[in-house]
Amino acid sequence: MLKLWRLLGRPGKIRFGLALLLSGLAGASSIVLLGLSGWFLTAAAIAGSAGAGYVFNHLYPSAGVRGAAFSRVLTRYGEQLVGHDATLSLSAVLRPQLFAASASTQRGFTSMPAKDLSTLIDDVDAAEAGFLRVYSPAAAVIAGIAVALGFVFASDWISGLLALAAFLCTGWAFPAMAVQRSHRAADANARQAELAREQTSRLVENAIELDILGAMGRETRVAQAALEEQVSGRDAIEAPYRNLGAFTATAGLALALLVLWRAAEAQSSIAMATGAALALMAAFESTGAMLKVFDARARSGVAAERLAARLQPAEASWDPPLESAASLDSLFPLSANGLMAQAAPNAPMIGPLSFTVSPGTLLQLIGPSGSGKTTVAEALMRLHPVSPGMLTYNGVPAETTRIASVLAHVAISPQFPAFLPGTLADQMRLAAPEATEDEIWRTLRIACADAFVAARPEGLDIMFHEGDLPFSGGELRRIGLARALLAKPEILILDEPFAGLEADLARRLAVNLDTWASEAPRALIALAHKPLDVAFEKLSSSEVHIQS
Ligand SMILES: Nc1ncnc2c1ncn2[C@@H]1O[C@H](COP(=O)(O)OP(=O)(O)OP(=O)(O)O)[C@@H](O)[C@H]1O
Repeated sequence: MLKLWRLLGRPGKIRFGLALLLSGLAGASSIVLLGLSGWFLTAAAIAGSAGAGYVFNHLYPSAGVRGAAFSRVLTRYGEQLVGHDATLSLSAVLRPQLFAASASTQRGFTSMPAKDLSTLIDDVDAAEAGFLRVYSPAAAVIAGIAVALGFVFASDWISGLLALAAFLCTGWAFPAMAVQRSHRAADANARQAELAREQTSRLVENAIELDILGAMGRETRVAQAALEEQVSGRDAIEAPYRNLGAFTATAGLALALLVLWRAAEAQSSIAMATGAALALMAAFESTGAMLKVFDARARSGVAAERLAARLQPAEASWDPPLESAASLDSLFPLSANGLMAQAAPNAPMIGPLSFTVSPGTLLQLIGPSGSGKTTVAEALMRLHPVSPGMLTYNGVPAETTRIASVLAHVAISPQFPAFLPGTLADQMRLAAPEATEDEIWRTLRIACADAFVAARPEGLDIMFHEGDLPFSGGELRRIGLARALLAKPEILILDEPFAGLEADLARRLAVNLDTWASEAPRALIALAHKPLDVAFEKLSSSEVHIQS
């Protein structure tokens, strides 16, 4: 957790420190309030029954009780405010950094597997809640125990030593042991939870196809069984904790009675003993929270470690340091000299390929499915490591340039573009945040996407919701193309640009792209399984065939 808190810098760490202090004060104030009230009421009653009530000074103790009550309320609210604020600051810093680290270390366009993504989401939740579930309650319990011990030692030191030993057992050793005992069950449960989550999310993602295949009922039962197994597994994790609560309450009561009995035996201050007894019972009750603390600590600790590891290489291993990276004004001419690349360490090596991409050209990367077209395109964008000398941009070796500086000059129109929740204008402005509506309509026209967008009454304000996209697959591809054009790249990569389009539409799109690419220093790279059968008259076209 501390590694993550470091991300916040000094002001954030101070806020967490203040929240911890306030938590401790809130815990201490609760116990002071009970102990002092117990002492005050008993002392006042004794003084009254002895006929000395009029000489008993009520002022200071009653002010102390009121002060403790105020302090308890104020520190509790203060801790909530400061603690939640610090936790939110951690979220605000952690999430973009994790996003950036994942994005920059990912090879190619592969998205994170659903399993990894849900583990990441759970880790973020567990680590962010670490303060509120672990450190804050632990500080309150420890401060409360310290105050209760103060009362008991003030009454009787033997009871104090016994109470200290009992606190060590009920507040630390027993909960820690119980959590450790359930560790194996928790590990097994985490694996079951992962499996159940993966099965459920795949079920939801593929619900329609599974329904059509008639497999929905069967797969739902499998997912349900996995979820039920996981829930019953949680019972096994919690079993070692169950009797601890009763044991802790009994220990608190027994020690409170011991303190009172010893005070009566020794004929010492019964008022102080009453205060100590009340403080003890309250502090023992509060140690019940330590089970949750140890449990959450184990989970948020592991989650924080995993997140810290994810943040470690914030950059792809093949990205040179910012200070020594070569600057890149233009990608032209892009030269592949025996270029070889692979989609993943265990993927087949593609290449060697040699070609040049200059302004005013169309390069067709042609090959059957799985031959490596996407891998080569990704390598040209620096999304895969390539050996020195295999790729240069304007004479600058690729390995000396930053990935981001290459991506600033290139865009891709993928087969399945990604959309975030928001309007169509929002989707388009992902590529160019400052784009005006006129500019957006212009690129929609080039991509032959203007007519079907204009046919909708909402126009550019039409909403894209997750899992509920308002256009057909082919229309969404052309929106993706329009968005790529809006980025005004030097090189536009088109993944199977004319697949599934009727001949007339394909011809119009080709004319538009031909014009767009030739009106500035631009080039197109098309990935296709066979040579394009539409004409590009202004661009000079070449083909590179990739063997499978
Ligand atoms: N993440 C991965 N792990 C292992 N192998 C991979 C991975 N991604 C791709 N491959 C393999 O790398 C090779 C090239 O894949 P690539 O996606 O570049 O082919 P492609 O020509 O673009 O295919 P398609 O036309 O079907 O999209 C294939 O053999 C593929 O199975």
